Amino acid sequence: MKLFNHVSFLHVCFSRRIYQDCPSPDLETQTKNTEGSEDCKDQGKWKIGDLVMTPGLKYAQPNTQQGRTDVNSVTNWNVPLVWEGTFDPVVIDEIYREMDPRIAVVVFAVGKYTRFLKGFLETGEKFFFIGFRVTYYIFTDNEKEVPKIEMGTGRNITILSVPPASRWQDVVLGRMKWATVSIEQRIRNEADYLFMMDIDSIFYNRFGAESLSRLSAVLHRAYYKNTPRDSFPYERRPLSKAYIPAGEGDYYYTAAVWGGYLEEMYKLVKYCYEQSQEDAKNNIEAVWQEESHLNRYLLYNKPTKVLSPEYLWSDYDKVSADIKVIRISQLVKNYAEVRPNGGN
Ligand SMILES: CC(=O)N[C@H]1[C@@H](OP(=O)(O)OP(=O)(O)OC[C@H]2O[C@@H](n3ccc(=O)[nH]c3=O)[C@H](O)[C@@H]2O)O[C@H](CO)[C@H](O)[C@@H]1O
Ligand SMILES: [Mn+2]
Repeated sequence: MKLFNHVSFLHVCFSRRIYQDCPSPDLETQTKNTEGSEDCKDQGKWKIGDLVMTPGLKYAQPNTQQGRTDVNSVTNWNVPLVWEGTFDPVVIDEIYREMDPRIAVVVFAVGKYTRFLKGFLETGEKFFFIGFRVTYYIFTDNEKEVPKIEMGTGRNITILSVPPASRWQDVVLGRMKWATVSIEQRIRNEADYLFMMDIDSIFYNRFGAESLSRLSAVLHRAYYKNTPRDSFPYERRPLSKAYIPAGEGDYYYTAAVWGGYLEEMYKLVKYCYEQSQEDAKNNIEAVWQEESHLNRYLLYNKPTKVLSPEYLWSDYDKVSADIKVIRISQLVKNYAEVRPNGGN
């Protein structure tokens, strides 16, 4: 399960078509014939992991004494826990704009969920990675229902066709299968970072480069504050591949927003797909479908950024004092009406 251990010691960089793990410049001079080093030299102007800033940028001086004190902004494996006030948008945008990454957003709108596309896309165009290259990959069983939205420069929509479903559980799990296949066939050649998102949401505020890392996951708003780990809604049946025993767990992450480097996301969606296939063979479905598999993965393969519930709040809930900004929020919906087989 320690899939990523090696990566932390290496720079990950691009070739024209695929990502490759490449030695850092230091390692490279020590180990001349390391596979991939030639591609790394050829790969163009930037490497993932570079944090290069243009000289002369004007921004507030960072302060080592002042900052958020009402929340913890670092995990116990020492990666950022991102809240409003823990980053300067001017600096972070400039650093990532320098790389000009291609950002893919994978969303599903199957059955009646096409009604959510307009709000998601229109508000995404106001708040999601403004000034960056973004492509929304919309997976739907009804192309005709995809609204025409005016897109900014460098921003696109790609529509991909998937079959209708009679169970909502099949749609949410199917996302892992279709995302795996589409990354392999197409998205891999078109994106550097990828986000998986629920469509039943609206952006209200900036959601930008501060969310980028190798693997970034969002704390589920319902369990982030006082919930003991044994009360997290993890899969608790040992028969399921998503099983997490009592006494273990860091956080409970939502499956409605997660993102990272394309190839890391590929590993993770494929993992969720394969684990759910194993479960199906054993006639079991994880309690929260792909969210359960995601949570198991992230417990044993720690994310490199944890995003606060600002990165997915809910119109159902009143806003806590520690949530200074709602960046995106889940809409109130009538589950029984909108899902093919009802339920909530
Ligand atoms: C906030 C949160 O934690 N969300 C999770 C929770 O979502 P929700 O209860 O918000 O699930 P949901 O109904 O939004 O379904 C997830 C997504 O699947 C798509 N969809 C679903 C049904 C359908 O008929 N057509 C369709 O297109 C659509 O993109 C939707 O946004 O539980 C789900 C199932 O375990 C997923 O883990 C969600 O990520
Ligand atoms: Mn949802």
